[in-house]
Formats: sequence, structure tokens, C-alpha cells
Amino acid sequence: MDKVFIEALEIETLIGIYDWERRIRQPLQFDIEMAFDNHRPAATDDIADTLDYKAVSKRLIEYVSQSSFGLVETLAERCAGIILDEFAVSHVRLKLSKPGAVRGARAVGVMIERSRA
Ligand SMILES: Nc1nc2c(c(=O)[nH]1)N=C([C@H](O)[C@@H](O)CO)CN2
Repeated sequence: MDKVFIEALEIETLIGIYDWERRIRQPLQFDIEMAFDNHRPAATDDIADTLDYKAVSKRLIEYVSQSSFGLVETLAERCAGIILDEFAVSHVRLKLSKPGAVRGARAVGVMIERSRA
């Protein structure tokens, strides 16, 4: 299956389990791969036939920037759900990175894969 991807989408939000984390906003980075058949948009050259990666990005920016979860697991699950529920995507692979959260590591986080039920 073809993919449409979004690489290194950075969004600031309130995230974390510690008291000090509940008082600040931190940057998160999203890498997303979405299964989508690109034959039709390639034939029509029409944005209406695509999985519009800008529309997906805007929706995630809107949601994530207003969220306030403790765990990256929770936020990743909700984001995958939004992609599957609101866009014509049957399968999504999502990596959520929290840069600088652990001393000595460039980033930590989760990778999940989810399919439409
Ligand atoms: N598996 C996880 N481990 C940890 C998380 C998390 O969301 N998932 N969060 C933290 C803290 O918020 C950390 O990021 C602060 O440095 C610790 N472990």
C-alpha cells in the first residue's frame, strides 16, 4: 500500500507526569505514515483526491496544542484515532518523540501502529 507521510511535525503542548511539567509547555515531534492509495490523485492531479497532509497536520496541531495529557502513550493513541476516524486512512504508524526529556538521550517516546476497526 502507498503511504502519505508527515515528518518531524513539531507541536508545543502541556505534557508530562511531574509537577514541574504541568506548569510549562514542551515541544513534541511527530513522524507519521498513513496508508493511502495514491493512484487516483496521481491520475487526476487534483488535491481533492489526495490524503491532504496539510489538512492532517493542521488538525493535529489544533488538537495537540490544546491537550494536556500526562503520558505520551495517551496522546499518541488519541492522535492515531483522529487520523483513522476523520481521514480516509486504513492504517497509521505514528512516532511521538519528546526531545530532551531524558538526560543523555536526544529524544524518548513511543511508536504505535493502528488500523481502522
Ligand atoms: N513510557 C513513558 N515513560 C515516561 C513518560 C511517558 O509519558 N511514557 N513520561 C515521563 C515524564 O513525563 C518525563 O518525560 C519527564 O522527563 C517519564 N517516563
